[in-house]
Amino acid sequence: MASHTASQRYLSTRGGSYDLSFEQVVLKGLASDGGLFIPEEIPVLPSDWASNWQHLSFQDLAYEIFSLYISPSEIPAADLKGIIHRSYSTFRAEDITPTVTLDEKNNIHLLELFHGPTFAFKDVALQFLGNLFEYFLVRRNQDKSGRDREHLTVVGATSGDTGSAAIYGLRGKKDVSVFIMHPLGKVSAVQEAQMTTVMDANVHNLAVDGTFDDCQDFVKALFADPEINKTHRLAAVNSINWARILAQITYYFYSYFNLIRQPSFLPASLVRFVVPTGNFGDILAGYFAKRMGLPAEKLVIATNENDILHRFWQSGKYEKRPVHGKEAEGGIPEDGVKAHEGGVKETLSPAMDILVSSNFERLLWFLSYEVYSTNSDAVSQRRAQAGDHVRQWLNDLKTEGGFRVDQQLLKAAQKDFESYRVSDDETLETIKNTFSSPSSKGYVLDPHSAIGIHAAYRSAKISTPPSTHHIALATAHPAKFSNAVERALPDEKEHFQANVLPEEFKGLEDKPRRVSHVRKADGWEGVRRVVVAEVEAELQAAERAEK
Ligand SMILES: Cc1ncc(COP(=O)(O)O)c(C=O)c1O
Ligand SMILES: N[C@@H](CCOP(=O)(O)O)C(=O)O
Repeated sequence: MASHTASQRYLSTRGGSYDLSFEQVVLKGLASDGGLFIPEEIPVLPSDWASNWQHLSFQDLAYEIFSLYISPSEIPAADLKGIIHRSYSTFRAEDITPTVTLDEKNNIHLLELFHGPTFAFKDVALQFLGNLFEYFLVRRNQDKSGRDREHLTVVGATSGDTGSAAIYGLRGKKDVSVFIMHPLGKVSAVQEAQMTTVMDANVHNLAVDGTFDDCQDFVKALFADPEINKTHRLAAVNSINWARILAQITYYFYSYFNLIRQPSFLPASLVRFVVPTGNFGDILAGYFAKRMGLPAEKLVIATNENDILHRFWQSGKYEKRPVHGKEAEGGIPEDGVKAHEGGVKETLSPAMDILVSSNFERLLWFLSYEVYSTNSDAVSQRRAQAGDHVRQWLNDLKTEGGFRVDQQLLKAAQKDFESYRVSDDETLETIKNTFSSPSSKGYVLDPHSAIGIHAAYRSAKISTPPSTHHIALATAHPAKFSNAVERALPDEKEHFQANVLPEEFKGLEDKPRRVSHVRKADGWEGVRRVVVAEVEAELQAAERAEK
């Protein structure tokens, strides 16, 4: 059934690399010019997609979508199907990402993305990415032994969820070492335990003094470092890796098909997707779905108080949060929420405590291509111009802490997206109201999903016509963030223990752990030292085992 209408080749957002294959971009992760990989063209859906795809299983739908972006000359159809089926065989829900209706009267639905092994939406992409790495390595290492085998050194940054999903996707896999950096003391107790209690020899956890953004900067510094790139094949598991975005496109289509089967969905109804957003990866997958032809009226960005994206959509200014007034002098800020190093705030939705959203760069490229490069007929010239704009903006972000786009580009961004900023108090209130509302029947939201639901209600108030449906993405299981849930529902501890807490989390925090500490002063070079030493130890152990 699969057919393609795009080149299935890839380029870098900063103009330095063109005409790369899917395998090249998945294994490289980040382009050598510091840019992110994007498809040269966004494929258009086959004309019969709506009728042919609407009853497909999640796995078969994933196959149809991935086939538009991956040439069968790179991964033959049967192999791609095999990778997809292995990736979703570990999910607890038969339909992988079910959609439930929370509020029939207001047409608010929740797309549950937390039925994978680590109870967060990251599993949808990271189980797939883990199996893709394995597939490419097995193919490359046929008939090779010892040091001749290609070995991947995966480096990732996490505010809690990517780390555990990557570790579960890669643990025990041959020819791969995985190094995950998390900000010390800034991930939830369950997230920390999920990552650090995995004892497979190829898994390495690094607790870094600093914030998630520091960890993300370390990852990018390692990718830019000629020394480690000479000796190690680095690979990325963060959403800088294109395969992460690709895998997340499936559930936008899947939940759309779920919705249109419901009697409340009328021929004139519209759909808005609401996405709790941090690094801009999840919502960017929605942008690809929309550009491919999925009839989504708007994509709604829901941020916590780290609101760089919300401020951009209001003003066209993309700048790291300026720290003002009392806060700048080390006091308590007016809104009571402390800013930490670099201005990131600690909120009740820690996985979204991100100052700079990596994937926004990908959207900037497409907006810039659409808005500015229309005066040249040559596609290659237009692509180069878009790359020049992106490079300049990202350079300003680095050197001046921000940049501003003009009204034309801002308008283009507002055409597809709308944004809301949700405070901690609103998050708690939403968890409480959802639990006690008769329509949602005791549903317990995690704080990130609550941010999406809060934004969905705000969007529902203003969207026309009234039959607009909102699908809010539920990005994590509430038991991963029990602190926030207990604050919102202090009288429901017993209910939580008995009905919400998964078996898998019971006793997890008491298991033995393995984690190294990286001091602030050690910087990314400190991380490099650990990576080099531990990969060498693993390779030596593999050689001993081979003898
Ligand atoms: C639970 C949860 N919700 C939302 C997000 C935000 O997703 P994204 O970074 O893709 O915008 C994250 C992490 O990134 C997360 O872990
Ligand atoms: N919220 C994330 C942060 C990393 O984002 P990613 O999607 O780019 O991997 C996390 O939980 O680690």
